[in-house]
Amino acid sequence: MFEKGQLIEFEITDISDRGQGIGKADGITVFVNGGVIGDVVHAEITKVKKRFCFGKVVEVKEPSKHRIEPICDYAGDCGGCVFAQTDYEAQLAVKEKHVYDSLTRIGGLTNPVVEKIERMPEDFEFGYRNKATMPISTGGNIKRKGGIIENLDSPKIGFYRSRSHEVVDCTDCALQSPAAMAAAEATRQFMEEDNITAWDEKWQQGLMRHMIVRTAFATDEVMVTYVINGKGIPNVEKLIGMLDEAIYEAGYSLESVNISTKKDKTVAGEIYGQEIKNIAGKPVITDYIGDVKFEVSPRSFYQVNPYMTEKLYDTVREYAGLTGGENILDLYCGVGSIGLYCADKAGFILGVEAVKEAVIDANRNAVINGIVNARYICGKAEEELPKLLAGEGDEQLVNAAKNADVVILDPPRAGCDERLLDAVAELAPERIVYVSCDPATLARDIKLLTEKDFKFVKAKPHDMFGWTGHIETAALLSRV
Ligand SMILES: C[S@@+](CC[C@H](N)C(=O)[O-])C[C@H]1O[C@@H](n2cnc3c(N)ncnc32)[C@H](O)[C@@H]1O
Repeated sequence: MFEKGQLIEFEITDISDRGQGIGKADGITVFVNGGVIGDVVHAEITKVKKRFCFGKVVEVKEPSKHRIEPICDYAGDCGGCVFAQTDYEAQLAVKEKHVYDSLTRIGGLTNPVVEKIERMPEDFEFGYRNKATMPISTGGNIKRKGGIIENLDSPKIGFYRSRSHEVVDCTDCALQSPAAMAAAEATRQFMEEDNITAWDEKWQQGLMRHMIVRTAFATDEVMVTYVINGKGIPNVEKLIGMLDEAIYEAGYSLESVNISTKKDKTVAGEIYGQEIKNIAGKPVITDYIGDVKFEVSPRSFYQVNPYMTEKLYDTVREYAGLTGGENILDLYCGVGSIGLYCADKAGFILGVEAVKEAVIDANRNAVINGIVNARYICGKAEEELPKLLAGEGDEQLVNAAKNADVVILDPPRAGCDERLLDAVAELAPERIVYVSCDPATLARDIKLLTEKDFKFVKAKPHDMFGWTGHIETAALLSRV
């Protein structure tokens, strides 16, 4: 085993989803900060564990043939694009391999069929994101006598540095829509001119915490939501005017401005406070996936890459094997997007979703598309499905659940609760289509399902989050 401080040389043969270079030196696995697959690096050992080590790259001795010029000026600073210096083909190969490795290593499958990864089209490899969640900072702040809070620095709006809460001020981003960057710039200017404070995590004070910008690519509508530590933003009419102008100049239309108050400490995974108040325009923006129209509220989940969403949903339709009358259970349904995209080929669709606003959106989305064979209920899938299978609740919904032919699972990164997998097993649908943004939890859940009378058929990765380490996968399981 190596010692802390030792210098070693090895080739980076893999990249983790958090962008760590991985390789072997003298048979020992080493994780380093950064690196490109194929680089031969000199690294200094920084931490020694029982079976592996951590290190930091001191020098890239032989650059990989997959190394490219960084895709933006913030590469290495901003924690977003772990593949900012890796060519696109190599990224795709790493992602495909991650899915295969997870299914074999964690899922316990032998030679699983992993279809070729669906790639982003050449003209949409950049600027594809329809949602920017940007933390705001003024480099900290101090409280003067009389309670006046003063900024220590100019406003920074951007993305967190890798594994930190330090905000990297990004005036440009290779992945975000121009509307998002224009909205950020208008906010930066407004904060500077009006001396508006930003949230200081250390002292738990300051006003502006996050801004979330959503762009509907099909309609050019834009929604801006601020998360603040207070009741409102002083001189907010001026801010709205600046946003409107900047977004218009970028070629989009500001349609919705909202504020959410969040006073408590940062809770991982929950950006918004309890309430989101619409302060200008309408409370939703409208977008299309294929021919289906969707209205989306600030808190509702909506897939971030519109081109790849359509590709993903096409795979779901294909895997679901719809012939025209199948009943679908769309679990973790968000604004109802997958089910409604399949509605023309479905018998009845029952969706379950934990976020109340998303359920309201889903039911309204069925109505605005003239879809009458879909209903959406609010609750945790792992609690609602067992109740429905026990015959509790509305007769139409109980029948829809009990007679489901296809179950769609699309949970957050943490994957499904085991209670839900037990309920799905009891229900014994013909097919399960599992959509996942984390190959590790997907593989874990597939292992549980294959121990419960389902067999894994195939999976297909989709490059929904190009240049980042994340991967979206659709997997098909069928009843044994
Ligand atoms: C990855 S998103 C998928 C949404 C939707 N299927 C789509 O394609 O847009 C996961 C969704 O699950 C919801 N969710 C999280 N935990 C849940 C639970 N225990 N039960 C039901 N829904 C849940 C989230 O609010 C989110 O809308």
